[in-house]
Amino acid sequence: MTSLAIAANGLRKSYGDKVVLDGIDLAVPAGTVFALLGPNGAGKTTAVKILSTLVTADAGDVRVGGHDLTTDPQAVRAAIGVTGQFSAVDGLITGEENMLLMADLHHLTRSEGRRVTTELLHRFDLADAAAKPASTYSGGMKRRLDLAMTLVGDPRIIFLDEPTTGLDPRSRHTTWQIVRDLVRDGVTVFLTTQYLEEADQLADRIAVLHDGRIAAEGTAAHLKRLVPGGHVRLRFTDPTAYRTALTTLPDSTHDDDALTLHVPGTTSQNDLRTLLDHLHTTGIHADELTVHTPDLDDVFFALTDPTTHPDQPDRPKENAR
Ligand SMILES: Nc1ncnc2c1ncn2[C@@H]1O[C@H](COP(=O)(O)OP(=O)(O)OP(=O)(O)O)[C@@H](O)[C@H]1O
Repeated sequence: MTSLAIAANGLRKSYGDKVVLDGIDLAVPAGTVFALLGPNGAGKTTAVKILSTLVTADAGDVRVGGHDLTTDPQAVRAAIGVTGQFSAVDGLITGEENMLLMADLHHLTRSEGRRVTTELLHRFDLADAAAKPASTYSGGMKRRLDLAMTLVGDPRIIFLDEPTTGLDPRSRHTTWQIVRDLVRDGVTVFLTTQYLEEADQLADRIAVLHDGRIAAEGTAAHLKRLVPGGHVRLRFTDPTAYRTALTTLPDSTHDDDALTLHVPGTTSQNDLRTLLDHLHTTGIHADELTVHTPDLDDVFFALTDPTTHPDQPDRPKENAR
């Protein structure tokens, strides 16, 4: 049986009368990536703070790295690394000095500290900037330095609280590769993110936090199956053609201003053929046809906002085929 790096049962936390975590369960197998998704204020950071011993839960049994969070927080701290929205980077000293300071905190010998620092600065593409004050680093470089500092102690479980928020696409991909490399080395990663693509790219399992509870949990593929099938979007420039299509495809939702129809459930090969045959035989000519398959965005919106239906015409993300 796979051992669990993180196991939480009945985790509760309130601030005043605001219930932030209403008894959540988490099970993260060792050596996997777990993503906690949720809208702003859902309690993601609170969960990370509790699991990393920075904040005390009101109730719940939690084991991290096999250690009980309540009775053995020191052992938990020794097993984990945390990088979050509150960076440990000191801007007044250089990247290298930040790393050496971390090595001191972890009681590494001077030579071992230098070896680890050199290796990590190189691995995180910071060797050229090592002698510069961290305050001169770009946002992406600071994040990488923060992560490199976290790894000085060689933690087996890492908490990444929104690791790529505000980063450009290249820095985001670099961070993703770093996470993949860590997991390849057997590290467990607990990640919070606002980016569904990030969870899709990295996570073995994803949990969606909503109203203090886990609204859904599973692989990206599993979650995508929770929302209704996709649709085909037909866009017209000719209002007459649009109106004709509307009368012959009564099941579709429509946007009269944009002259678009959304035909639900038509993403399989056979469905598409039937639709195209229908358009052909009825002489309807659409100017644009795009196939929309459900993605994590749809899952997220469906689970965290009951008023938003994934097939609504104003939903973004069309996959042109
Ligand atoms: N120390 C605190 N005192 C009072 N309320 C708090 C405290 N910390 C968090 N909260 C509240 O708890 C709720 C959850 O906050 P949290 O930061 O965990 O959410 P989040 O999902 O990480 O949000 P975001 O994506 O915006 O970072 C919010 O309503 C927040 O205002």
